[in-house]
Amino acid sequence: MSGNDRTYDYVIVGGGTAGSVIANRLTEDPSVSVCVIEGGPSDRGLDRVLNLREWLGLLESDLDYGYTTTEQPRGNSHIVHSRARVLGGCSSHNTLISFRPFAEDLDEWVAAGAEGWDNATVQSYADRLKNNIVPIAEKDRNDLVKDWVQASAKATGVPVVEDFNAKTSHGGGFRDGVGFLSISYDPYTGQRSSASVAYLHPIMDVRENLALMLETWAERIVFDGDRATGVEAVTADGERVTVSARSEVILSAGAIDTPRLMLLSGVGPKGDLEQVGIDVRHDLPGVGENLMDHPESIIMWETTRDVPDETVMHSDGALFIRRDESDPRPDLMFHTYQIPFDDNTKRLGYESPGWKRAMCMTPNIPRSRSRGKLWLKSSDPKEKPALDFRYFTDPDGYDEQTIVDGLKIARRIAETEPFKSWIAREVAPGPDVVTDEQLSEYGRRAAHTVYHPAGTCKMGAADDAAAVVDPKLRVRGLRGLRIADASVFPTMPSPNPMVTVLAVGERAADLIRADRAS
Ligand SMILES: Cc1cc2nc3c(=O)[nH]c(=O)nc-3n(C[C@H](O)[C@H](O)[C@H](O)COP(=O)(O)OP(=O)(O)OC[C@H]3O[C@@H](n4cnc5c(N)ncnc54)[C@H](O)[C@@H]3O)c2cc1C
Repeated sequence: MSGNDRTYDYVIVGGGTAGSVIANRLTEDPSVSVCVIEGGPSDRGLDRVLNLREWLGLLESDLDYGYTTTEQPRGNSHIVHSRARVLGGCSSHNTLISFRPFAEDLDEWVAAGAEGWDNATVQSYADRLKNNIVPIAEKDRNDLVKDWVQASAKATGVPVVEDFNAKTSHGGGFRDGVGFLSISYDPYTGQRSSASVAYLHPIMDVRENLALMLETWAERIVFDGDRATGVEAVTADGERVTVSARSEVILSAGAIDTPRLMLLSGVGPKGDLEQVGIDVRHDLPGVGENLMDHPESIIMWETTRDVPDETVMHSDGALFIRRDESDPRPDLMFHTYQIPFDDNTKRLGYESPGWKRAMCMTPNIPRSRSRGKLWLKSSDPKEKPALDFRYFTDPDGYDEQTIVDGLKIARRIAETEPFKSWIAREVAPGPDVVTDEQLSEYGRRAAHTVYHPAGTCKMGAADDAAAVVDPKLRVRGLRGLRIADASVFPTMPSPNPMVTVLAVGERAADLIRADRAS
């Protein structure tokens, strides 16, 4: 593109995890032009972003939108949902833990009407990812986590797993297990292999058919009747521009900002839009519904000796437990934190051990049953939306029980050598918290997010009134508008979702190319 011509074949909103993949794949064809509108700056040369070990410093920084939640009567109302404001999106400030989804996670998608998103197909897209996904290198493994792995296996009877993804990539999966994580990184440099590093950096100055509008915020989708024709955006200089799409507008702004943009553009539940004075362009009841997450809680210990320095990003181990034998998948997952991960415990009045004197386990709910909702508080595009996760509100108390079980299992592991002799004392919840009621109360008040909001523009079948996109990711009832990011998940993949988001990006590019060809 040259001069002030702002017309492209495709306009992608969000140069994040999925958006980076789509931009790369579509511009492989030199006859196709693509513009990516990205709210944040480039990550190239930004060491605090590229050095994975510095990720904690990015949370609630100038590179974080920092969304808060509404009051959570049964959970923690103080959680800040970090969302990255930088090229690569959340893959540029997350921990890059990389798990393929389980086969049964994708069976659920197909059962929910996501035809074509079966396990074999999605795994074949995960096979193509350009990210460097590897089990944590030996040089980055420390003795504390090694001892925790051994003790976890001994205390819970699960096998030690060297490469979790090798088990899910070619059938079989795993029911339970403990081991070091697989991470998208370069073990030699410790740098991220984020979506932007893997998909955009190699082509940014090379492909003339790719335009990046950085620090530019999309405020509304532009329509001609029922067809999306472009995006109205505000540039870094404050200039209001319209970027036009000859073929399609693709929303990859993430599970919070994609539904936000849809609602601001008059696409969503009619009643909600009218309440904030937005003209209804298309009544689509599912926009903002089905808000899902992986909630977690925390147990923290003070260590008897210094935590060794070797690490990828201070959270190197994972444990999967299966309580329900009727489902082949694990139903309880734990991360470790070899640092005082203490935002929520401090707020509850717990003192923290020093930086090198803490070890934590964070039990999380792989398939949480509580469902929330996102809505607009006003028609002002600058006002952040309301996020009500409705944590721990599932009627059967499944979510709450999962956290209670997790805290108890963690205590069993802490009583088992060779981990036991690393522990000086339990800091939180502490020895006075013992009954299920006490553990539930503590667990919910100290709860956090694994930072995995998803599902707010879910994919589904034509007869599902709550589906926002069809299995080809096209927004129902409109033309020229697709969504590809974590918002299209019909249900939550059990493990950390980034690999699934990247695979959504890969498949979206194929679907778009196939439509173009026909
Ligand atoms: C702190 C943290 C740690 C995490 N750790 C892991 C992990 O270790 N493993 C894992 O699997 N998952 C992890 N996740 C979750 C995972 O990173 C996300 O699920 C995934 O990256 C989401 O991808 P996305 O494409 O949906 O959105 P994003 O990657 O968030 O991309 C959205 C992009 O759109 C841009 N944008 C938004 N709105 C607009 C607008 N209106 N105009 C212009 N640009 C806009 C944003 O700036 C952003 O770049 C973590 C998340 C966080 C926040």
